[in-house]
Amino acid sequence: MSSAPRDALEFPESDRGFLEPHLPPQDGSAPQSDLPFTTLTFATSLDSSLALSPGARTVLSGPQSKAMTHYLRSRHDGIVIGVGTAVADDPGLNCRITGVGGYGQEGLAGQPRPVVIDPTARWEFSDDSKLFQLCREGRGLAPWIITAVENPNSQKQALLERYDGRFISVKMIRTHTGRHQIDWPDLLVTLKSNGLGSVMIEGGGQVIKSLLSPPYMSLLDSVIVTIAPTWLGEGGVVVSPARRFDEGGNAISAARLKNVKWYPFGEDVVLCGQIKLSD
Ligand SMILES: NC(=O)C1=CN([C@@H]2O[C@H](COP(=O)(O)OP(=O)(O)OC[C@H]3O[C@@H](n4cnc5c(N)ncnc54)[C@H](O)[C@@H]3O)[C@@H](O)[C@H]2O)C=CC1
Ligand SMILES: Nc1nc(O)c(N)c(N[C@@H]2O[C@H](COP(=O)(O)O)[C@@H](O)[C@H]2O)n1
Repeated sequence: MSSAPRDALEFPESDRGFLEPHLPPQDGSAPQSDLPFTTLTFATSLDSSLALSPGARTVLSGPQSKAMTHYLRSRHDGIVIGVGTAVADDPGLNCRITGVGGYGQEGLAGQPRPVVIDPTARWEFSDDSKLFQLCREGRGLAPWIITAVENPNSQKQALLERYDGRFISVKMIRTHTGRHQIDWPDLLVTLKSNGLGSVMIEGGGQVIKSLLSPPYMSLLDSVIVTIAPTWLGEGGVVVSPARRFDEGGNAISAARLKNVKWYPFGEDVVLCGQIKLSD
C-alpha cells in the first residue's frame, strides 16, 4: 500500500449495494459476447443539460454522486467520450477512489482506459494535458483515440506511444451532411477485442444523442444518470435524441427506460435503468 493522493475520494461500502444490479457482473456470470458490457452514464440538470455551453466544463454532480461516478469508473475497463468533451474539459478520466492503483495501491489496477472518439484527429493534446500528467504520476492510463484518419500526425502518435496510448483507426460512415458517424457495434467489438470487457460512455451531447438512437440504443446494457437540482438555462448542451414516429406518422417517445430505480444521493438523485426496446 502507498498513501492516497489528496484528491482521493471515498465511496463507502454501504452506498455500493444499490448499484450492483446495474453494473458489469463480477462473478463471471456475464453471457459470452463479442460486445463489452456497456453503460451509458452522465450527469444532467433539470433542463436536460450536460454543460452551460459546448466548451464549458460544468460541475453538476454533488460530492456523493461524484464519488459514485468514480466508483463506476473503477467497475469498468474503459471510459468513452467524444472529442468535444476532451477539448472542452481537458479531463483526467481516471478513477480517484481510495484503494485503486495510484490511490493507495501500487500499479494501475482499477484504472479505466480513456477512449476518445475523434474522427478527424483534431484534438490538440500535449504533454501538459491532464491525462498525461496523471500518467506521469502513475494515477491513470493513456488514452486510445478512435479516428477515421488512417495516418494521424506523427508527433501526436509519438506522444501517445510514450505513455502507452495509441490511435485506433476505424471505418466511419459519412452522413448526408458530411459528418462522421461511428459504427457503434464495430467500435464496441473493437474495444472488447482489445481487452475492454466493460465500458462506460460518459458523453458529451453528440455521443449520447447518437447512442440513444435506434438501432444503437440496443447496445446499452445499463443507463445510470445523475440528476442535479439545478437549471442551467438556455444555450446549454442538451441531451435530446432525434424524434421518432410511429407507422401512422405520429411522434412517439425517442427512448424510454425500464426496470427503473431512483436513489437519492446527497442533493442529487441517481436514476438507474435499462433501455426499453419495444412495447
Ligand atoms: N455532465 C456530464 O456528465 C458530461 C458533460 N459533458 C459536457 O458535454 C460537452 C461536450 O459535448 P458535445 O459538444 O456534444 O461533444 P461530444 O463530447 O459529444 O463530442 C462531439 C464530437 O465527438 C465526435 N462524435 C460524437 N459522436 C460521434 C459519433 N456518433 N460518430 C462519430 N463521431 C462522433 C465528433 O467529432 C463530434 O464533433 C462539454 O461541455 C462537456 O463538459 C461531457 C460528458 C459528460
Ligand atoms: N458525473 C459527472 N458529473 C459532472 O458534474 C460532470 N461535469 C461530469 N463530467 C464528465 O467527467 C469528466 C471529467 O472527469 P475528470 O474529473 O476530469 O476525471 C468530463 O470530461 C465528463 O466526461 N460527470
